[in-house]
Amino acid sequence: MSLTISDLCIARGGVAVLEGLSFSLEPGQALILRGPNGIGKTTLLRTIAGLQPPVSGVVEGGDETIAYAGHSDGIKPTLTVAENLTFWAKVFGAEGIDAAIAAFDLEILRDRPAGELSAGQKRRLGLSRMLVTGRPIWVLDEPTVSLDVKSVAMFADAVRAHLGQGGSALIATHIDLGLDSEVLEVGPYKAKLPAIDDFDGGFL
Ligand SMILES: Nc1ncnc2c1ncn2[C@@H]1O[C@H](COP(=O)(O)OP(=O)(O)OP(=O)(O)O)[C@@H](O)[C@H]1O
Repeated sequence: MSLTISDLCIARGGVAVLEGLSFSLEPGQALILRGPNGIGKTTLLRTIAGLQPPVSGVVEGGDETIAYAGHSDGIKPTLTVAENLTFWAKVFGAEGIDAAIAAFDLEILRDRPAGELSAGQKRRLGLSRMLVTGRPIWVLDEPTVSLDVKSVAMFADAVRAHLGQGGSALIATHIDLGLDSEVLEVGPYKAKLPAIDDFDGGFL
């Protein structure tokens, strides 16, 4: 399943942040999004995941194919690790949770209420949800926040396995994940806002 982005313009809080973005993501491919804080990476991923509409342009191939992990881990604190994953498996119609538990080394935490996990453990649980969605396109926003070196490697292995099975991944991250991936620097697509001088001139 391919994802194609054509001439996309996106906004946050009513202000255009990125414009003129076009790219595609093919099965087996990972694409890393880079750019300075506040440039619009999260806004771009939210738009691609269908959480907000674009100002203009088209996202093709994103219906029911995307599993999205944003800044929040999306876990239910009173449910155990296994119950959280079982909940998501039922939502997405997945077979079981054992592969997700194993991929993110959650076996020992299986029966622990998710609210009692450390930040890194919560992040591992949040990321393991990707495996029970069965969806081919992973859209991940700063997935390695709170992860230690071993857990980052675990995550990178999970992405590699996903790509090996014909999946794809679009990842906003500031760190090197060691993946064989292309990088899209979004800075050049910053939306052109009126220059301050223009604003002052119009105001005075
Ligand atoms: N809820 C919001 N309402 C209004 N503006 C917002 C909101 N969230 C973010 N913004 C603004 O939208 C712009 C793009 O933010 P966004 O979170 O997409 O950037 P980012 O590239 O992901 O940044 P970072 O690397 O810091 O996570 C920023 O100027 C930000 O201040």
